[in-house]
Amino acid sequence: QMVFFDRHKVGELTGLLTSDLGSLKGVVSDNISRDRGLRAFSEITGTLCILFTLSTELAPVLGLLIVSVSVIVAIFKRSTVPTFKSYGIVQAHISDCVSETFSAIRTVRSFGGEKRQISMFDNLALSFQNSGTKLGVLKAANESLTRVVVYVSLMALYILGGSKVSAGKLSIGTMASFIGYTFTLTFAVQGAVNTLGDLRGTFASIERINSVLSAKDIDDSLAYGLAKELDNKETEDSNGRVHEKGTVNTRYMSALKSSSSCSDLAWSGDIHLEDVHFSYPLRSDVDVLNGLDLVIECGKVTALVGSSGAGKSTVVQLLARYYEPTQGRITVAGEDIRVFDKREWSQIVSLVNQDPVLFSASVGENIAYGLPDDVVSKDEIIKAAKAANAHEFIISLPQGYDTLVGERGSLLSGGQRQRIAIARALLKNAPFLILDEATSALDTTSERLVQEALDLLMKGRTSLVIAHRLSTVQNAHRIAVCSDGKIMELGTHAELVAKGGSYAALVGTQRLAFE
Ligand SMILES: Nc1ncnc2c1ncn2[C@@H]1O[C@H](COP(=O)(O)OP(=O)(O)OP(=O)(O)O)[C@@H](O)[C@H]1O
Repeated sequence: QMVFFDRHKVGELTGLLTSDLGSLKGVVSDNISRDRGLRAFSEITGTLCILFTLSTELAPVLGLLIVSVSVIVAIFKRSTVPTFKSYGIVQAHISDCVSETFSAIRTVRSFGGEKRQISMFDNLALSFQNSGTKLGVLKAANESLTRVVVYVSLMALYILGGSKVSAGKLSIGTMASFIGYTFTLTFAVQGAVNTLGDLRGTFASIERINSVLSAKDIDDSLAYGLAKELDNKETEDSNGRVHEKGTVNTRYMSALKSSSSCSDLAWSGDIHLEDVHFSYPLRSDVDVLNGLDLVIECGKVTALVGSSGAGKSTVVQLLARYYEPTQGRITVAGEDIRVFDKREWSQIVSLVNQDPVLFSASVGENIAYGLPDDVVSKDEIIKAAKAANAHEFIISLPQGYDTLVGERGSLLSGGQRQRIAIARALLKNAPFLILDEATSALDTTSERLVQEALDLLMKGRTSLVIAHRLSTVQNAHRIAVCSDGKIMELGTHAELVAKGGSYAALVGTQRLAFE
């Protein structure tokens, strides 16, 4: 699910999950494995039965005790939820800060950022301490209040019971047993209150874990948009109809089409971004795409160029469905891509970018990543590697295809990682290919090897190429120039140069690369 979140949210969510699972584990082990909660509740029931059997006359005192404690528990429940939540969030930020620092340790080192990271950690640790103290104070206040109520009730019991004993209405023996059992009840109620307090925190954790794991929440806006469009198609007068959340999701699910039709359409039809508007969730007031319209022709190469910040990578993210357009739609052979499940869509798209991520596994496993083991044979992996110009360097590695590539592929060079990513894309055999600055980080020799492999990969596939260096896209069937979130110019290299517009100006600034 993580891939569908805003990039900046992923770290936070990972941290949240870690801390939430920790809190869940604590409560389960305290209350279930060591039966603290269960024991408290059975003790309460048992002692109440005994007390009522001993004397129904003293029942009003017990009634007062139970009502008061219940009111305190209810108030406590309400007041601690935000504190539990903020405690969990600060805990998550700490683990986020630590994992971010260590995963970018080389950058931290090279910029001398240790002090900054340490002070960031110190500040977070301080807020963690503060929110922990606040939580502790709340817990202590609750416990003291409960005890006050219990002892006030005991006092009332002594006064009421004492007066009954002196009036001869109650025997001393019954009164003594009554007091003894009231103490047992006191401790049992205390245990139950603590368990309820812990459960509040656990419910807050479960809520957050569920929101991460449930696809329903993530796709709500998308489901609503799609269901609304389906409604508009079905009936003229359906505007403004309000759907229950569940109904929308059911309609959305039933509108989903199968992966085979998705694949067939993508092999045979154009991909069209129709009047697409988009703003990122964390900056919803800024329109990054502003009515962008672009046809990516089936089986051909379309290049998307433009100055930095024009919105090219945003188009890639929408096409990969990491985000959904805020307005407008993307279609494949005229079919809205939202009718395909995101997982089905991911089978249609191969994305190769500047810095492909490899997993800490063998070269062979990385090439076959995402495909079931029984579908891919060693021969096919070697064939894909050969086509990607990767076979030669792979067999020169110490264990050939079984060589481990290290964390994120750190034991390989950029060009080698790139060629493994291309072999992976070849093996995946998806109809739609996106190359996002795929060769920009390579030296000339590596670039030639990678470019050859890419040319082979693009053959017969619908391809979108993003590049800053215009010399790498001049042979594309069509070049689209993106500016301010729109397509400003469209045509072949020769047509656009002859037009003398912004593309021609960009070519002018990069003239050396063409010569
Ligand atoms: N996750 C994000 N949240 C908020 N704004 C973002 C996010 N990612 C990008 N932006 C903003 O969206 C705009 C377009 O960015 P985008 O990365 O699509 O441009 P680009 O054309 O690919 O640039 P470049 O060629 O430099 O990679 C920029 O102004 C950028 O600041």
